[in-house]
Amino acid sequence: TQSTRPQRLLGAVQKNATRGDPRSVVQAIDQFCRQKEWAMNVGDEKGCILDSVVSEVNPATVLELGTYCGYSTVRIASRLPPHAKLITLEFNPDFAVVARQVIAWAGVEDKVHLVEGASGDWIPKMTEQFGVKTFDLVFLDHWKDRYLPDTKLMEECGLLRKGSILLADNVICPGTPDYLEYVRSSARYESQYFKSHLEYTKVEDGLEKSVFLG
Ligand SMILES: O=C(NCCCCCn1ccc2cnccc21)c1cc(-c2ccc(F)cc2)cc(O)c1O
Ligand SMILES: [Mg+2]
Repeated sequence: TQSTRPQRLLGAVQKNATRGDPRSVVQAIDQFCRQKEWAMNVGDEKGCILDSVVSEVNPATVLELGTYCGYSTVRIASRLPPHAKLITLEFNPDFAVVARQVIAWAGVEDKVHLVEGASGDWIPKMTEQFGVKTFDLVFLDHWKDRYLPDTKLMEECGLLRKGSILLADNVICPGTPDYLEYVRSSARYESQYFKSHLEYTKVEDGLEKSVFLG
């Protein structure tokens, strides 16, 4: 039977990366995506912007919406302070199976809790299921038409506090126009656009960083 692209990406990690070395896992995936097959990881260029935001925020609690193969999960988790927690949500069970193995290969599984399901179902359950009061950082990288409804849902569930940071991938390509309009026009957010490119291409894309003002 045919392998899937995530399975081939995992094979490249297991072949080329060193167990317990997150940087080598990130490098192996970027090499695979540049030389073999494009895949929708945040990638090396936007990944550096993600790294700098994580280091600046130094979050104790992180929510990632959209795990895919765990590339950004590994980038974030490897930069978290001790005892910090990253909850990552993946809807597609085939992606989740691969992501768990990529996260384990990188040796960051102690900082990561991968949950399978839909954001609309899980966001209201975060506090009761994981004891999380608020998130210091949220990385949005799931269905682009869910960024806005899920942001409003996180506000309603009290999961954002004054100073919580939302970092959104793909605000240009594929694009999240309603989300961008909301965070840029709402008095409750201070937004900043980081211009970059769609992973592994010359097409414009970028990350939008939005601070919740309470
Ligand atoms: O679609 C993208 N990502 C989302 C994948 C599905 C997420 C499903 N999912 C996960 C958690 C979760 C929780 N609740 C509900 C649903 C949930 C994506 C696409 C492109 C892209 C593709 C083709 C092209 F030509 C140009 C760009 C680039 C990216 O960087 C992307 O991120
Ligand atoms: Mg993305």
